[in-house]
Amino acid sequence: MAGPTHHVLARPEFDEGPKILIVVSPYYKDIADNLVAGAMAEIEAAGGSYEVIEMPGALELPSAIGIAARMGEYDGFVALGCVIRGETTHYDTVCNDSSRGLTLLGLQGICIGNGILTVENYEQAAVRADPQGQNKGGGAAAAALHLVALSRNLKEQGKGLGFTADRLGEG
Ligand SMILES: Nc1c(NC[C@H](O)[C@H](O)[C@H](O)CO)[nH]c(=O)[nH]c1=O
Ligand SMILES: CC(=O)[C@@H](O)COP(=O)(O)O
Repeated sequence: MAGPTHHVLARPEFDEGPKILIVVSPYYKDIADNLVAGAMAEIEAAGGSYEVIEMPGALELPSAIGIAARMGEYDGFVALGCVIRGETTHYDTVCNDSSRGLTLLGLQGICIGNGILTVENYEQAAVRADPQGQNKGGGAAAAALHLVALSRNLKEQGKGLGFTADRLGEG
């Protein structure tokens, strides 16, 4: 079913290409491969570089990103995977906790794009993962790149956390 189109922000520009870690669960391998292809193309188009690591399932993606973020090597992260409803309530756990985990990391200032599909069936996943279709992997990479750009721009303007805290202290 064709729905309304959504607006897509212009791709951010970088003086120095950001280094992005793509963390993917190949739980549904064909879907994951397409999500990764879309994310890689988006990062390349922005002049960035990437590495890819795999985790067993969507639930591991936030933990993996939390571990990798502590190394301080990456500017941003893209979480890619697919959760398809089964017979039990486990679907809700995997969807909600993976999303919540990524959101909590994001609120700590880690630049993350969430490309975990949460769908009713394989067909819904396929059109969303297809780089020539809805390209949700590319969209998640774009989200991470926008957050990296925001973070860099604010730092350049001296609006990093430390500066803000100092200013607040001035009353
Ligand atoms: N059912 C799906 C899972 N389940 C596995 C969990 O993500 C996790 O790996 C396990 O509970 C061990 O901690 N993962 C998906 O990515 N997609 C699913 O549909
Ligand atoms: C998303 C899931 O966790 C799902 O694949 C599990 O299936 P089920 O609820 O039938 O065990």
